[in-house]
Amino acid sequence: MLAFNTLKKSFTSQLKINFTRSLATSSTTTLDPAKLIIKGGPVFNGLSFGSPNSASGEAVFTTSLVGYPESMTDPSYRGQIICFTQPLIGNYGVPSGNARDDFTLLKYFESPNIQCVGIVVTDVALEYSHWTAVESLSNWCKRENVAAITGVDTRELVSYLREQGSSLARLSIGNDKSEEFYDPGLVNMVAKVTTKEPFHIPVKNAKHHVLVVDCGAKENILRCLVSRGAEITVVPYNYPIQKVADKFDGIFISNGPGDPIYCSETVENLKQVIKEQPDLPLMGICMGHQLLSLAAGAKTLKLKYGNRAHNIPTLDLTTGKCHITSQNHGYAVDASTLPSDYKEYFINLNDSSNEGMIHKERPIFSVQFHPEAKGGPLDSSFLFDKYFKLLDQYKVDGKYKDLGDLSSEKLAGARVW
Ligand SMILES: NC(=O)CC[C@H](N)C(=O)O
Repeated sequence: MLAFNTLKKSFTSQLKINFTRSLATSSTTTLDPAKLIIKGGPVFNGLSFGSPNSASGEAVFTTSLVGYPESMTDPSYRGQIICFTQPLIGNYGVPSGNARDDFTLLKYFESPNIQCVGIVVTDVALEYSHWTAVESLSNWCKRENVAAITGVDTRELVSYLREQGSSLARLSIGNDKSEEFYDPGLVNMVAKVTTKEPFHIPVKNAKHHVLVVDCGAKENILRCLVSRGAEITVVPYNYPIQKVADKFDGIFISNGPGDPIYCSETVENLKQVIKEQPDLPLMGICMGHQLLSLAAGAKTLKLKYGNRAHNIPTLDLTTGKCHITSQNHGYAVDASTLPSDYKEYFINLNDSSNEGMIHKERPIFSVQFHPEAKGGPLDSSFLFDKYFKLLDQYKVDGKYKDLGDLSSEKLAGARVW
């Protein structure tokens, strides 16, 4: 496999690269010059391997070694430019975005399209090899109109982002002269990725019916619920869940992009659910954790550069066990503001930030990391089992009756993105 940086390159003009696809054939690829401009910071020169259109957003970095298709389609990355610190990206290509599992969920992607606005790599692999791959990373970015730059010293970029904090950036392609910087931190990003309409995923002989608040849910989070035997009804982030909470066995709040403070409607709805349905099991992941914590009365803050990786150690304060976790977040809950009926559940062993909270008596808990992983280690998937135990314990007679507009007959059909 021939990686891009092994080829002699020049950033001053268009560059022609000849590389051999196999011993028998050869092909020529032309890459245009591109720049990664950090607002108020350095400029990194490189070459474009994605969309010919420039893009702007918040530059963040992930130290994950694998999983670029999952990360790039994770709605929580909406509005961001992802810098991959793994130096060679693209070598196993991109799997099919149409493949679905038995629950009709996307098999390889976390949403149908690329959600980040751009990517930054040291060395793109223009060739790929994997049994699931249907196209190259470069082709995918071009098709999806997503900016992509190779040839950047990501070590230098990450040193900058770690010292200065996550920064606004512009991926400037070709002759782009614009100096515009888009700040996803000023926008309700969840409103852009939440399902437009409620939808239902049936499960044969379902033991439970869970209401999922979709703030930009990864497909694998939904899979973790239905594969354990719960049918799910998924509603937009601002759906008045308090009006239907009594019809369900539990409420689950998903991951999602941007600053949680823009989801004040969700927070108000959750506050009412917590007040009026004290025994209803509630679980949240990442954005879901932040929103549940806000509803409980805690505060959130923005981290300097966030946590994005597949190997972040977190300590379970209830057992003393360490779990290696998958993470992708820029905000966190300020544990010192958790009210007295809750306690901190997990903490981050790298930066001591909060990683979860749990109610002292009621079936409510949430985590900042991603127990569903995809990509990442499955060490903490037991948290879904814990949630299902709470669902088992909570049974309300007649809950399957009278779901009104949320009845499965009315919600037949696929998810509307
Ligand atoms: N993955 C997530 O849900 C991220 C939550 C939130 N957008 C953050 O960056 O902190």
